[in-house]
Amino acid sequence: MVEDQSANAESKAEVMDLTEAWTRVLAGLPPNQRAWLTNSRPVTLHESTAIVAVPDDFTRGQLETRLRPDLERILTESFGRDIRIAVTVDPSLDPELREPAPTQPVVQAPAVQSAPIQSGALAPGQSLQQPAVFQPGQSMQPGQPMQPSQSMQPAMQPNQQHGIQHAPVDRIGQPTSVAPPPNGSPIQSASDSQGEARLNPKYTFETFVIGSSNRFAHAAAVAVAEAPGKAYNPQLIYGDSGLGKTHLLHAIGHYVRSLYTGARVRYVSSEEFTNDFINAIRDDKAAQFQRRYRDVDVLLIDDIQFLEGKIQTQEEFFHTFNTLHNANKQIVISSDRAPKRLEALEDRLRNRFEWGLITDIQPPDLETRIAILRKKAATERLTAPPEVLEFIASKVQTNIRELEGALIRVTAFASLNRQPVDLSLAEIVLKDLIPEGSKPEVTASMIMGQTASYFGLSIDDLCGSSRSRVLVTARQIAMYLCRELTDLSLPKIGQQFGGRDHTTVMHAERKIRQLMSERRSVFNQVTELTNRIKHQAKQQ
Ligand SMILES: Nc1ncnc2c1ncn2[C@@H]1O[C@H](COP(=O)(O)OP(=O)(O)OP(=O)(O)O)[C@@H](O)[C@H]1O
Repeated sequence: MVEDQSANAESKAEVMDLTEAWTRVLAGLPPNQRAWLTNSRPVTLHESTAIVAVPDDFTRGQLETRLRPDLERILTESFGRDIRIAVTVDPSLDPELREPAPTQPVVQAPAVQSAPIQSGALAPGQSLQQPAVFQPGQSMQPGQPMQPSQSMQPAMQPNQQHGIQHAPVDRIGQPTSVAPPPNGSPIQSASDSQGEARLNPKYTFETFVIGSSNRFAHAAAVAVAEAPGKAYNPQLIYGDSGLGKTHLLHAIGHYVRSLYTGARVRYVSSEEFTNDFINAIRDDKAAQFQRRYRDVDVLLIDDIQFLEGKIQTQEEFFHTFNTLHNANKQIVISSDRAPKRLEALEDRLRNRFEWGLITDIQPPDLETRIAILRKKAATERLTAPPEVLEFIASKVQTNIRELEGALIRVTAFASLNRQPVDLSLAEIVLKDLIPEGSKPEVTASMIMGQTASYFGLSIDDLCGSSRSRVLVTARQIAMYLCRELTDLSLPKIGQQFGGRDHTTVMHAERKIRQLMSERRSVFNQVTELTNRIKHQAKQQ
């Protein structure tokens, strides 16, 4: 007991020492390096390892790649012995995350700026190697465009050197790249609490695996994030479903926000943009709507193909585009097709998309798929031997969302059966998931019909508002399957289920993934339903 107390006292003293030493570290760094550590916190000193928490993956990357030698040198001097650093991510250190989350993500009021930020407030003359600060009164210098070489050779390309990147592991052996969102809360709550940007904390450049299929799109995205409004404007990324377009859009948003403090970034799917526009007209709030989308430094607009055929929304988007472009604000667009093939989009819009840089993403090759699975396994703390990852990667070839889904199913099955994850187990699980032969098309109505009849419910029940436990689970399973087996976007799936918000679908997807590894009944229900739905699809 006495020993415990003294050990305790000793460790408290070490933490105090570490805190003091950290203050010295900060004081000893040049201001541009110190800026990276403003929101960092020393956690504890364990033997010769100082654990330091930082708010996000990006800062962790900076600390590990650029600052580590200086930090370890100063800490070693302070303690008079060799000190190494291990970095952990604690999103609550992000000051933005401490802001109250808006309650209505889709039709929300525009952010109230505490101090008015002048248009084009990118701090002039700031080096891209250090975080810039958006300051009131500063203005962008349209007359000083970024040199192409500057933008294409950014100072920091988070995972450029490695080609294919593997999940970073800290010095005490823990994967550190993605911090899980707060317990039980949907991903959206984390995104929402990042203010207007609404970015998924998991979709960063650090978690994006680069391969030949996406290298160009990735490099352009990094360049755009480093010089918003200057490098390529707009940037358009296109490719089939589940290949990482949304991931790249969010990654641009995160990176801009980490480089330019106070940058106003807004991510929106074009379905939400449309809904928002319709609501604004209905509620006579056009001015608010316009402010929301025009008073930003970076607008990330996903799945632009959804605007096809929507004349009024296209018109509104056209003006939004022009306003932003004229003010040298960055626009990044994703689409499931090349702009030329967006036939039901007005010519003037298509034409504008061609002003900037168009990059495509192709299905990843085998090595990239394996690397993606490896990273996914590390970030989600799933254990699977290399031969299993290779097997899954060889079976699921075209959609990364399905690839991840297959890994989750295999590991969930193993954990439920208290069996190790091995090849024979993976073969059993994937045999049902991926039947041989051509891929039959699964629709949302098939999924909803099969789910309803499996649980003895009606489609109206699935779309209704009852929150009885069985109904909630059935509804969430149906949403999960829509996500996994169809190409429908989150808002589209929400619409199918009685006009629910896309965040509800995100939550359902996460919830079912989790329940599948915890409850055998849920795993069996999902597996059985998948079989029935695929069987039905084959008959059509
Ligand atoms: N290169 C990559 N590295 C790591 N994860 C990836 C990569 N590409 C895609 N993913 C993951 O695959 C999943 C699907 O990606 P994403 O949602 O970005 O696809 P998408 O192209 O936007 O699809 P959709 O058009 O259906 O919306 C996400 O979980 C994403 O993190």
